[in-house]
Amino acid sequence: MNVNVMTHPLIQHKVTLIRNVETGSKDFRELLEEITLLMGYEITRDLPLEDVEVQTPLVKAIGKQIAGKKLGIIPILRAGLGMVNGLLELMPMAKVGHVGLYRDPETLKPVEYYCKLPSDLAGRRIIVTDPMLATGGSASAAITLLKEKGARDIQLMCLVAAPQGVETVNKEHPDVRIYVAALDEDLNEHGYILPGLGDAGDRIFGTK
Ligand SMILES: O=P(O)(O)OC[C@H]1O[C@H](OP(=O)(O)OP(=O)(O)O)[C@H](O)[C@@H]1O
Ligand SMILES: O=c1cc[nH]c(=O)[nH]1
Ligand SMILES: [Mg+2]
Repeated sequence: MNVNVMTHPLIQHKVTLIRNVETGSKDFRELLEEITLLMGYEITRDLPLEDVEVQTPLVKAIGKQIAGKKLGIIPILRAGLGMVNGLLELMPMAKVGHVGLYRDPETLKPVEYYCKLPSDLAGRRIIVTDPMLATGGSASAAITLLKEKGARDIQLMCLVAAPQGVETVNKEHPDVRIYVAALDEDLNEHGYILPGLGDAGDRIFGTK
């Protein structure tokens, strides 16, 4: 299984808080944003840098800036929206696209209902966000769609994953790097991650 599990103590601590059934929507959203920001710091480690001249109040100096690659953040609606602001705080220059998918509760297959993407996907580092990677059907379908529109350099960032979801994405998209805050044990008979945190979209937006 090819997946990067973020073991930073602050991430692990916040994942425990966000799993708690007593955590309400306001705290859930705040924790998700904080975890995303911490994960974003880790997953952008390999962004290329270039030298740039900077005029300080005293002298000219050589500093570093992110080179070449433009960035794209693509949340899978709805729940992926909860991970956008944390990434935008780190990378305000990123463009944000949206892929709307919901998982049919009977078949567990993804159903597409919306798509709005930056036009130049091919030249961007794309970070797909979705808190939950369960069967992997939604993430895999979203990545297929992005590749059809030209995306080549894709990272998938999730809060909690089931082994089945990681394996699906590994198999269908071996080039995509997967980052999770927790790799859980299994899925239940309704396709929910165990121990998981329930329905992420409902917990973010307060629906049932
Ligand atoms: O890996 P999978 O088995 O495809 O399941 C994961 C998907 O299910 C959830 O979305 P949901 O269908 O609940 O939509 P929502 O975000 O609008 O709540 C979740 O946010 C993922 O997109
Ligand atoms: O556990 C799960 C599985 C799919 N979608 C969720 O929001 N949670
Ligand atoms: Mg949901």
